[in-house]
Amino acid sequence: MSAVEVRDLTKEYGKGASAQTALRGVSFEVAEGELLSVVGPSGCGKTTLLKCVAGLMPATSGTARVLGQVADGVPDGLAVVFQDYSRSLFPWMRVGRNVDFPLRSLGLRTAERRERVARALESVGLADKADRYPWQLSGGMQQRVAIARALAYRPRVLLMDEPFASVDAQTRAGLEDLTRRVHQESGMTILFVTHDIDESVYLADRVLVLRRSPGGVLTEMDVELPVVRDQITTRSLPEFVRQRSLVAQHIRAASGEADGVGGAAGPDANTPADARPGPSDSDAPSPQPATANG
Ligand SMILES: Nc1ncnc2c1ncn2[C@@H]1O[C@H](COP(=O)(O)OP(=O)(O)OP(=O)(O)O)[C@@H](O)[C@H]1O
Repeated sequence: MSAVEVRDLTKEYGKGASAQTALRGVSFEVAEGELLSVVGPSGCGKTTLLKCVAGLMPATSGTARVLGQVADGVPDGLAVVFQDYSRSLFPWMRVGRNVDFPLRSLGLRTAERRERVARALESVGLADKADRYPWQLSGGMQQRVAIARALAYRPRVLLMDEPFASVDAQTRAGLEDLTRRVHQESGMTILFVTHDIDESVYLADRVLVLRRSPGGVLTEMDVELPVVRDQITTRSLPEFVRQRSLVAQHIRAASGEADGVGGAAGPDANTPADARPGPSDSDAPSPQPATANG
């Protein structure tokens, strides 16, 4: 059984003449224990997809299943980390109580809850911050608290929606490595949404590339990188450069088609590091020609 199974999912916002199709006919699976990143340009429906999988919003047609359950409410065994940590943490609760909060619904004994909170905070390097309030911590630390809260819950499936988009580059690199470490240690399934192409490749076992207008699956590719990754050496591997260039080219070509200008990317095109269509900022050497499936 796949941990996540999305079948022919369509999501429309609004009705009648004002209806807008955010996603059309999206199908994919995430295997148990896999880390799948979903990348695509702004407005391609990444957040919409994640909300449908999380059961926070109904699909217009098609299904999303998590651990075999149709996601028509937040499924058991699932946790979500959002981009906006400042809104997901309770400012009036100390860090330890924030992490403990979702555990109350699990019917655990107090000692077990305490142990889970302590271990989760330790695994994100915040063991000494349990008595602080979230607003006394930096943005990166607050996002680590949000991750600790998800970890303490011990979900089988973790959904992450652009969780590092609001932190500085160095903090982001640390949080990416934390995510990979947690994934390896826990064996949980992670669905990670990002608009950052480099991040999508660096983090994942497999990348699902979305297109816009309407949102749909453009292609997917396995990431052929070592399991143990390092921000400097991994990102300079020829295979990393090749795969991120390939993702960028797919997105660029699809954006050109969506904008009615034909396939904008050729084999010699420079490739943006970010999935938002715009001027190229990459120095990636000779990307490979786009192919249908990596
Ligand atoms: N509540 C809503 N009502 C109407 N349209 C919406 C709503 N939420 C999203 N949309 C539209 O659906 C499309 C997909 O939006 P969504 O936020 O899922 O994209 P995204 O890929 O996550 O974008 P970004 O990367 O900018 O966060 C967009 O065209 C957006 O305007």
